[in-house]
Amino acid sequence: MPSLLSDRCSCPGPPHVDLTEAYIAQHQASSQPPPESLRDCERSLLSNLKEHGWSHVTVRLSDLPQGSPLVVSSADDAMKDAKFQWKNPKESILRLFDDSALIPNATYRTSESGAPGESSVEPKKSWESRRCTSYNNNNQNDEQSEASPLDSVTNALHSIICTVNWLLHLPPNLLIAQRQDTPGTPTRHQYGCFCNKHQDGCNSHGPCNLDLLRVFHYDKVEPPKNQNDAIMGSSPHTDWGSFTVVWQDTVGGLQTYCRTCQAWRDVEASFDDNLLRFVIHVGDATSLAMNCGRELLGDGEHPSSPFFPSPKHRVLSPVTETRVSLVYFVYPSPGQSLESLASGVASWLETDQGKRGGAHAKTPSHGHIPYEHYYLLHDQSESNRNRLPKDVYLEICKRSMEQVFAEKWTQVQRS
Ligand SMILES: O=C(O)CCC(=O)C(=O)O
Ligand SMILES: [Fe+2]
Repeated sequence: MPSLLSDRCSCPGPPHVDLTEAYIAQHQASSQPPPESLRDCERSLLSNLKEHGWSHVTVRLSDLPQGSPLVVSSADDAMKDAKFQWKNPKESILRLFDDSALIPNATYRTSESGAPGESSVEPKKSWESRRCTSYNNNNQNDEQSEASPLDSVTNALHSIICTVNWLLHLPPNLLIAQRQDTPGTPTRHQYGCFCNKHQDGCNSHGPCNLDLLRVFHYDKVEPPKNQNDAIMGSSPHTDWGSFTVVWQDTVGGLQTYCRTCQAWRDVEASFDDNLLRFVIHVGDATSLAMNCGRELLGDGEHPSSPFFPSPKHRVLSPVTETRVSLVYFVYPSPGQSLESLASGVASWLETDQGKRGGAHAKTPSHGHIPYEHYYLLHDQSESNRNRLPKDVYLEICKRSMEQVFAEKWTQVQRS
């Protein structure tokens, strides 16, 4: 039975994970494995992502050393114009949507919906900015591509996913695009785009990463007469990439679908000016890589409900005031295909480092992979809606993820 809007999931939610110590440790010594003292933190994050596919994570701002990307974003020079402050994020974000706001290297979007044929347009606007600004900048001869004031937000959110990848002993530079440090690289670029046109020819060999920040402004709408007529600020979907980091204001509205209760649950939204709260979602690419790897390698063992599921979620339009959010989409390292990710993950999990993380532990039950859960595999184009998700998987699994994502973007309406 499909759930009604008014049905609510009653399962206990995944526990909050305090990432502060791990964040500090990773930023101090990312070449070392996580220390024993972080074992509990690692276990609870692993179990949230493995079972539910999402987790709340928190970071205590006042405990972070100066210079870490989350602190830099409050003081960074490049942010002076936009005055982005984690202590007052909503105000900073609303300012980006002032009539006069013009953000270099960012795309302003005014309308979108889940698919081209969909009659209702989601009432929201957004700024979209790539982590790689030189990729974003069409003028490839321009040595001084202008910094976007969103760069330090992007770097800050990227630094969180670097901690997650490290803490869970996931393979380096596979599910997330990382680059080795270049001596002398300024700290503020440490987690940002490492593209250096002279050194690694990002522009001639394609982008150094595909990651994308979206800053959303969800318009306030009239309260629906009936709960089941609620307007969607973002229609139900799974995210297509590796991971997503979400920051939402206290208005709330983000909901996750619980496949056990077949009902939606509100993702808690609260604010404390010293405690940054984020939600991490597992994306389709990670989930497919984790679950298809073993099948593709022919060992025949795979769980009936995927571990590391990519959670279905949606956003209800706010009825009291504008809702804002920062949504940072992390994509696999460029050049990977779904198949190479799957075999990359499978081989990594056999290494000593991979085994240490516990992500390899298999679920005892065996069954089929629910391809239909993955929106990446839904053919949302107007022309060809009846391709089965498994057929879509087989069709795209050898293609580069850049191509796959580019095609997906043409399937959903946004302008
Ligand atoms: O705005 C949010 O909280 C989430 C939006 C979202 O899920 C998305 O854009 O993929
Ligand atoms: Fe999403």
